[in-house]
Amino acid sequence: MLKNIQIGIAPIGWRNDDIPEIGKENTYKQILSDAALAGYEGTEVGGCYPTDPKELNNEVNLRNLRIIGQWFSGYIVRDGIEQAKLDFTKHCEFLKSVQADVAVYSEQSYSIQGTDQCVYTDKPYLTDEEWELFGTGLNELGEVANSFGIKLVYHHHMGTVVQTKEEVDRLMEITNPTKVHLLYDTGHIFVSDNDYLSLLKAHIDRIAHVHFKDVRPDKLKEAKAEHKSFLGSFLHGMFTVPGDGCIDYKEIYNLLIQHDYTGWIVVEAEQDPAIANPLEYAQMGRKYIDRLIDSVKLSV
Ligand SMILES: O=C1C[C@@H](O)[C@H](O)[C@@H](O)C1=O
Ligand SMILES: [Co+2]
Repeated sequence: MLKNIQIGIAPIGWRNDDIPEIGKENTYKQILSDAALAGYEGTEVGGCYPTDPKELNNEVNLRNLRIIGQWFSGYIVRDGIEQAKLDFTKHCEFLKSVQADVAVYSEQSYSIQGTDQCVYTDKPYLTDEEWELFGTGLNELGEVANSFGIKLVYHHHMGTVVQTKEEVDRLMEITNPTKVHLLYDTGHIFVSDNDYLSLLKAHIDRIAHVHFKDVRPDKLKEAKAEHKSFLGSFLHGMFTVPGDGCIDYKEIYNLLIQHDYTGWIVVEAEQDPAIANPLEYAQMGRKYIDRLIDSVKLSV
């Protein structure tokens, strides 16, 4: 069943939308060329990519790549469902024009992922009433995505109202499986819960997109001890590409294969590109995944 999985890479190792000034020397064309050189089949859209579908499609096609999807910061709770629907529809229109598969949704109401607050102690929470509005709104946005032939995949994320397995459990409970799918990000759930398998096992049937983000445990420990923000934590080196940290991807990959997971696995590791050479880490991540695929092939 390996044919149903494609391997992509996120632009975040080169340019980070959360801190646009780092890596600004890396053009989107360089990112696309590096991704192709490192052997990836696709990439997610970064903030530095062109908004003109014609230009982006041309540059992607020149390198025989595909556009996988793009992050969307949603504000159902802050702005209400109607405004969120208008904004998300525009997002899906663009994704459709570049033949993307997924719209990566993150509820950013009250989020501290971009602030200087300690991401380990100051996360925000929704009230019961807000959860109800949020679930209803997300189902409606899922219908919008479906109307474009795209899947809404929810990204649980440090410093947001959906961060922990418990919060993902609640979100999956109140949303329609045909409209709202789950993005499984190994790094975020490990940093949040110190556990990356429980979420995978509990919601594997809802997972339609995967981010392989590994964690350096020593750097995580230091970031927690120093009460760092999310941005401060990844600039401290908390995240890295799969195979370079402490997460066991063999067990994760086997579970995905056993459940006939169909979709993308995206290598994603926000780091300071001045410290972690993006191409070098992209190649490291790809080589690790190739070894992982070969080891699973041998064992089946
Ligand atoms: O998928 C992601 C997109 C980024 O914008 C986000 O900050 C990062 O942590 C992530 O996992
Ligand atoms: Co991610």
